[in-house]
Amino acid sequence: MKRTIKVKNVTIGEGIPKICVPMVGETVEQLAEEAKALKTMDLDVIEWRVDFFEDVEDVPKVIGALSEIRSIISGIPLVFTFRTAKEGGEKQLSQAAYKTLYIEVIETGMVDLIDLELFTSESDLKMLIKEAHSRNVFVIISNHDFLKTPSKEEIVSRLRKAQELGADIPKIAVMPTHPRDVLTLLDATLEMDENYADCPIVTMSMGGKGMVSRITGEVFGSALTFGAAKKTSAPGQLPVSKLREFLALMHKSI
Ligand SMILES: O=C1C[C@@](O)(C(=O)O)C[C@@H](O)[C@@H]1O
Repeated sequence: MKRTIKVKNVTIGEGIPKICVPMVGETVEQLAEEAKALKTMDLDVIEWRVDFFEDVEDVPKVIGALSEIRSIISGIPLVFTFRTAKEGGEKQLSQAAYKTLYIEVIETGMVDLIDLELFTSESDLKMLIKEAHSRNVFVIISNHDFLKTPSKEEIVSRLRKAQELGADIPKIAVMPTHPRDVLTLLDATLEMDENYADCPIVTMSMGGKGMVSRITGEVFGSALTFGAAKKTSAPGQLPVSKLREFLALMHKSI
């Protein structure tokens, strides 16, 4: 029996895949505006992509912005993500700063999930997972390839590695260069979901060719999908309302 992840009143890993929308504001003002807009949308989870924030290197300012966001979105589950430049994010932090940022944010109790990258120092990853779990914060362990799609075996192996390390949700996003790459990602998703996963997993093939993978999670086993409000945080994301329609259609048809 696979675990589901219950975050506030959202259960990830059962039924229709949940919709997560990233916030990509650069200033507190922009973030507050975004948060207000997101609050009116039909979404399940919000992700703060803090690497877009201009003061990300100033932890007290990050925490100030976080309180502002939290006060606006109130009970909506929030994922905190610093996406490094090497995995398609906006900025790079030193390993020490990355670690401090996450520790301080976990301690605020204002985030429900954190996203950590699989390819960071394994000892830091283990320490941060422990820290998060001790504060009842769920952990997504993710990996991104913005250039290509690795083999099915490699995708499954990265998802399994994330699970072994203690992820509550292993996640991978890859870029197709050929339509067959989208099939590879979907095949790897099904293989992981059927044979290895003991928790929800999240996968996506990015860009236009990969868009189909963002709406077929219920068929192949991906529990969460990223949609866009105004600005996308990765190529291929659909507007939230369209995503909701596609997911509902898919649910009805299976
Ligand atoms: O990891 C992911 C998935 C994503 O890259 C996507 O392709 O939708 C979008 C990111 O904001 C998020 O952190």
